[in-house]
Amino acid sequence: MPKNVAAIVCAAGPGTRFGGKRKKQFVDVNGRAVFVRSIELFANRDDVRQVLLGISKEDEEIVDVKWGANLKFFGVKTFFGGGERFDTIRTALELLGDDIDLIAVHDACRCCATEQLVSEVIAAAARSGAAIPACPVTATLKEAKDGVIARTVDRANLVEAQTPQVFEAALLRKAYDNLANLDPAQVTDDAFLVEALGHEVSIVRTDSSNIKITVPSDVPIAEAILKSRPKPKPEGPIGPYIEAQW
Ligand SMILES: Nc1ccn([C@@H]2O[C@H](COP(=O)(O)OP(=O)(O)OP(=O)(O)O)[C@@H](O)[C@H]2O)c(=O)n1
Ligand SMILES: C[C@](O)(CO)[C@H](O)COP(=O)(O)O
Repeated sequence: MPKNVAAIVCAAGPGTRFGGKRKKQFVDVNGRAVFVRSIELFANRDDVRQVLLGISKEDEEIVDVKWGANLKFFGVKTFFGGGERFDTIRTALELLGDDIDLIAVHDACRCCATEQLVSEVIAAAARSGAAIPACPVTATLKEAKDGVIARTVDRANLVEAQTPQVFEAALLRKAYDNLANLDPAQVTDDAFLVEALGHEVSIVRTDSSNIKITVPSDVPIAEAILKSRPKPKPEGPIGPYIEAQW
């Protein structure tokens, strides 16, 4: 039986590493804002019942003025995130309906994720309760100490965690209930909280094209990735409308 999915799109971060006048989630990438591209991954899906967009209070006006009408049209509910990414998600959990089976947490700044990847992670989480996309590490990794190489790390089993990360709703809630018992510095993704419960997290193997825009030089890379993909053919009135109106 198909599951009811909710998506939490996290766009409340300060973007410190990106810097600049406009926060990275609101920057234009090939004609549409980064966070808009992330929302579209979920707002058009039949299995997604709720889309929540976490923003910072200081961005309320820009979001409302530039995108408010379309967010309303697509039924996206905005809320104010917190100081840390996990605070944003914890707040979102309070806003989800009781009919939600699976929760997909996505970085607004991973605007190159594909619909296929979203489907695969949802399907994996429906089977195992918890699934994330991850790509094998390709770099040679060194551990540094006092300015010199301490050792070369064996990368054979290392993967880079990405989003969307999808979890059974009850499991993610339980994982967040345990947050106070963990070192906040270690909580850089939601899978970590689920791992801390001892629950297995499935991996959907992907590649590095699901880039997280973190620094300014990531923008042209994201643009090139998006340009390299075949443009989807509009299947109905909703397709061209989204392209034209956002
Ligand atoms: N309190 C926070 C922190 C982060 N995020 C979101 O989580 C995603 C991944 O976080 P990251 O890339 O680390 O974004 P920032 O925290 O904004 O970046 P930085 O660490 O450079 O300040 C981003 O889409 C960001 O907006 C969020 O919703 N709430
Ligand atoms: C979940 C995540 O995308 C893992 O790659 C996370 O948002 C990473 O954030 P970071 O602050 O850049 O580690």
